[in-house]
Amino acid sequence: MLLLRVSFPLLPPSPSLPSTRLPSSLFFPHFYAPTLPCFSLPPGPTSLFSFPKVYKDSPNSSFVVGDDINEIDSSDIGRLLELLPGELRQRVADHPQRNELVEIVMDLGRRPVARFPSGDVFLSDRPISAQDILHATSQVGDFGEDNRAGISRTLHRISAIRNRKGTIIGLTCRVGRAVTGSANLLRDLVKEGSSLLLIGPPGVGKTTIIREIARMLADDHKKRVMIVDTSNEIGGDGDIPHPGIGGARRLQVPDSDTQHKVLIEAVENHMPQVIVIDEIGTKLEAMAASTIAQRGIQLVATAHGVTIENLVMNPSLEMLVGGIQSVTLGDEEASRRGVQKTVLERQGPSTFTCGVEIISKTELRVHSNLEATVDALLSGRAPYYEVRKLGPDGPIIEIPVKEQLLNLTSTKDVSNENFGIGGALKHGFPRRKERSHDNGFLVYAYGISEKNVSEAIMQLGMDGIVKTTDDMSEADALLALSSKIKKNQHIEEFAKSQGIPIFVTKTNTLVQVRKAVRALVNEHAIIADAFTGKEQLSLSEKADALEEARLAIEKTVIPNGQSVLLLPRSQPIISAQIELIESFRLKWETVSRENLVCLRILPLEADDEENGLYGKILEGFEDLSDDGENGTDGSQNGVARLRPLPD
Ligand SMILES: Nc1ncnc2c1ncn2[C@@H]1O[C@H](COP(=O)(O)OP(=O)(O)OP(=O)(O)O)[C@@H](O)[C@H]1O
Repeated sequence: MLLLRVSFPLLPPSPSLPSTRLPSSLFFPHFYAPTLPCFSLPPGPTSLFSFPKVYKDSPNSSFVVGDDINEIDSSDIGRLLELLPGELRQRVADHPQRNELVEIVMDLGRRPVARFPSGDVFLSDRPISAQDILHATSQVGDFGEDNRAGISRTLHRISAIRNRKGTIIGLTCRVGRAVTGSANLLRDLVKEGSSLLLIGPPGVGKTTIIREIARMLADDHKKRVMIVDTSNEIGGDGDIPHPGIGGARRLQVPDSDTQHKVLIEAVENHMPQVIVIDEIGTKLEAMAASTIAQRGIQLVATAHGVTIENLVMNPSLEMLVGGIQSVTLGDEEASRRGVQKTVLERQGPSTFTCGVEIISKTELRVHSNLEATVDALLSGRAPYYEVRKLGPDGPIIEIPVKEQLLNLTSTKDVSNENFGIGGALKHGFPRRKERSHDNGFLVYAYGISEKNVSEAIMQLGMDGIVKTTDDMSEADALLALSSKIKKNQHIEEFAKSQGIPIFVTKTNTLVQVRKAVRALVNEHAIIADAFTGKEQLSLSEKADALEEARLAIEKTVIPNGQSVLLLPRSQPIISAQIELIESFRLKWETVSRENLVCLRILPLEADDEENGLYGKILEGFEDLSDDGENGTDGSQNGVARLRPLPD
């Protein structure tokens, strides 16, 4: 991994929130950011981030920010604990991790549970009674259609479980906190006005970050911010919003089905510069968000999901990343590969500029060019992203270089009429991780005689390299009888979810199976030194790289006389690109930074003495000659970076 530390000008400190007194009966030392470690600011005036404010215990059990005794935590945990029977309240108060409490769960007839980041704890052996639930629900606002309620002027969220008659029989009481500093890892993107889409699993801290972004934009950057607050989670319950949103204004949403209408209303009635919205989940909401983006308004939103790939695969939300369409490649490319190839492409501009995958409260993956990430995923390359972390010595940015260079196994739709398949390969997404091929390239046969598959592999001289497996989850490809797989949707779905390509044949004869195995081998792996067990190289990666170079030459270098910087590639692929460039009698140079190497095609005619073939490039790889600070970013040289696939 390349570890890159970046510095930014230090931004002004966030103004503190207004003071609110805690009930004096609760002697909690309150922290705004209890789970974030306390770091000292990096030295010098150009440090990248400021850090979460950490609230400390004062000697007199009041709660202070730094040295200011008047600033008190606004998580107001006491208001939440008032929902509990007295003895449970005391249990939480006595718990050593009380400041990190995430949720309290009360289910009728069961022991109450407190959830901490470190795990769950039973608060009592006495099961929760109907009376306990009544006591709790009588103190919260009305439950909406989404079964959520709040406590007025706090950020806590109470979610109900009902029986079939509608009576509440269980409660999940989540502590809401305004955590100043929780969005510091995104401060630069917020400041430059990027539209941000945050995704992450439930409870990872999305709402907390988005709330803080709303506050930063309104207070620090003086923007007109409107929050569309579907279940009052960002601004808290009640008509006066929680001070955690700073000067941002918020629109409440009568019921979640009308969220998309309120989004449009926010734009039309309140002249916002920024719109903040938690949980875009439906197609209508995605459409409303995209309309807003087209009007040039900065959007900050969250969506459920773990990776950007999840969004790309979600038919309701794919619109947020530009929409996905399938395109059949031209005859030339198809005949060169001996396949008819359909690829998936982004349909239009993405609603958001940046995508942020929230890994934990202290770690984010930032895709600062969301469109490029989507294009990479669709064309089978690992996307470029930064990992931003709050490390023990301060915030760090890591760029996982190695992963960027790995090309994933097949990622595209392919069909091969030659061996009579009824349309092979239906899926279109790469695996997140490169599989080790130490045990060979593993094929799972479905509905096809394994004996025929083994025989075909042997006849093709691929034994030892391609093997069959009984375990579909470890397979690199699926070889299936078309009639069988059509009847088993689950197999296809599983393969899709795992990024395992499916090749189908119409019949089970050895001839057809052999053709299918050959197509699979051609598409996927395994050339060059496969027999000697050396580096295996994906043919499709090579084809993409050559296509990228050819397009660069034909569309930019020759007609416009401009140089073009190609994407970073591995050594054998760069060698193949060089051969192609030289066949056009053009000059090239290698550009490298750390371990990334790419080629720049120059608009100069090569003479045979210069840029002499392989020896030179191998040398270039040895010493990784750096071409200066700008490295692979050729923008200062007017170098255009091409998208890898043709329009
Ligand atoms: N930086 C932080 N420091 C301390 N606690 C935090 C931080 N971020 C979030 N939390 C706490 O973690 C819990 C979950 O946070 P939050 O509600 O923001 O998550 P979420 O991802 O929006 O969840 P969901 O998807 O279920 O709505 C809350 O109790 C919140 O107070």
